[in-house]
Amino acid sequence: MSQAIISLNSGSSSIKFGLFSLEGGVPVHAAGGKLEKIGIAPQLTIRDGEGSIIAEKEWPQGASLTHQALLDDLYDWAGSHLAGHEIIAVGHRVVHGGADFAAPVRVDAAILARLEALCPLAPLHQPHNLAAIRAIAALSPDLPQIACFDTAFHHAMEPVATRLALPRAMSDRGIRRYGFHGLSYDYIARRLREIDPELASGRVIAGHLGNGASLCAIHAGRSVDTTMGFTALDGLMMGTRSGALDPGVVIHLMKQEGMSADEIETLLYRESGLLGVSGISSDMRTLHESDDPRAAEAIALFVWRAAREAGALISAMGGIDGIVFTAGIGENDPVIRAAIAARLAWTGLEIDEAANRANAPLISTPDSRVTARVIPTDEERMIALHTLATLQAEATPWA
Ligand SMILES: Nc1ncnc2c1ncn2[C@@H]1O[C@H](COP(=O)(O)OP(=O)(O)O)[C@@H](O)[C@H]1O
Ligand SMILES: CC(=O)OP(=O)(O)O
Ligand SMILES: [Mg+2]
Repeated sequence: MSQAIISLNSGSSSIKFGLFSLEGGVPVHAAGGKLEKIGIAPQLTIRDGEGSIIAEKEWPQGASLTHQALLDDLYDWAGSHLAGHEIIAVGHRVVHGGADFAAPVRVDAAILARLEALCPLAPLHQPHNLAAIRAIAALSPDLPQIACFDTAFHHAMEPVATRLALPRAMSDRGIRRYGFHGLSYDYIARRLREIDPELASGRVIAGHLGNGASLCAIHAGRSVDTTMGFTALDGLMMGTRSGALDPGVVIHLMKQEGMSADEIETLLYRESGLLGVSGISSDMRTLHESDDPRAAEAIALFVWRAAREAGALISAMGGIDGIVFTAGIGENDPVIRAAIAARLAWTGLEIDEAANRANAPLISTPDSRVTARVIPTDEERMIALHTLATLQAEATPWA
């Protein structure tokens, strides 16, 4: 019987999970999988530690499955596959940690209530994150559950990057910029130290381009600035989210078009972005396959916005040494990477077309002034590492 940790990562369009067995105190990936395309045509794939598929399931297009119904399926699978592992903790990605949580924390009823209060700031994520914690607590009340925050990595940002130009009293109430995708950026920064230490100590634009999308300026492993802010609605255009928007639009919709706060929330979080502009799909793969000009327009806007925001972040860091692409689009889409890179050619970035087409780890040419890499993110591993460290710190509080 080996000890193991489970990581759960509920994203906006996916639930990813990992089973990590502890070997010599190190989490080793033993199995994992993902439920993806939630809200479109859900697909479940589970792989063993070697990457071979051990379970698959598909739901029909338009199946109105919720994160919860899909979690139930996951529990069924887990119940029959976890024999041989003693689960010592479950680690969760919790998207919003607000001003208070700058590090992972073991969840109890009081902490759960504080995290609950942040649900309105991450409506596509936080309720799912906390529902999973509650469901597991009901099944195994004594099993430690550790919340790992997407916001924590960005607590390194200087105060100037966290401020909104609103009256002071508002920032005292927590209305400020936080930043998200921090588990992913933390992983990228660590992985970069292993594969390219020189670049890791330099100025890097990391692009987490998935259904949720953001960029982060990382200098010597620390977050300098990032495109998401108070909520995961800010910054880039996303699958269904608008990204940054003139706040005057919101006032107009309320006053001139009589929209309610709930209607505006639905519009900006669920009906905008690639889906809204194309009128076809939130999924980049579907847009590439379409010959409808609206699909091309949505893709062009996605690229335009990403390159423009990258320019702002390069300025925040005073230059750029490298760019790293990650997440669903960043890892798998050569067309989008090439288009963004072409708009950043002024930095001296030059893409190797063949390497890019092959989703190779290094996609810049040898002469490129800026190094470009593709690094598959691993939020589940990051969650396992944080979970283990939190358990160990609890066991030796004087350390
Ligand atoms: N081969 C691919 N080519 C282009 N886009 C892809 C590809 N695979 C996945 N994607 C995009 O990645 C998105 C999912 O990204 P992911 O990071 O898994 O999502 P989440 O934000 O839910 O964690 C999909 O919506 C799709 O647009
Ligand atoms: C914060 C966020 O947008 O996450 P995801 O990419 O999982 O939607
Ligand atoms: Mg994501």
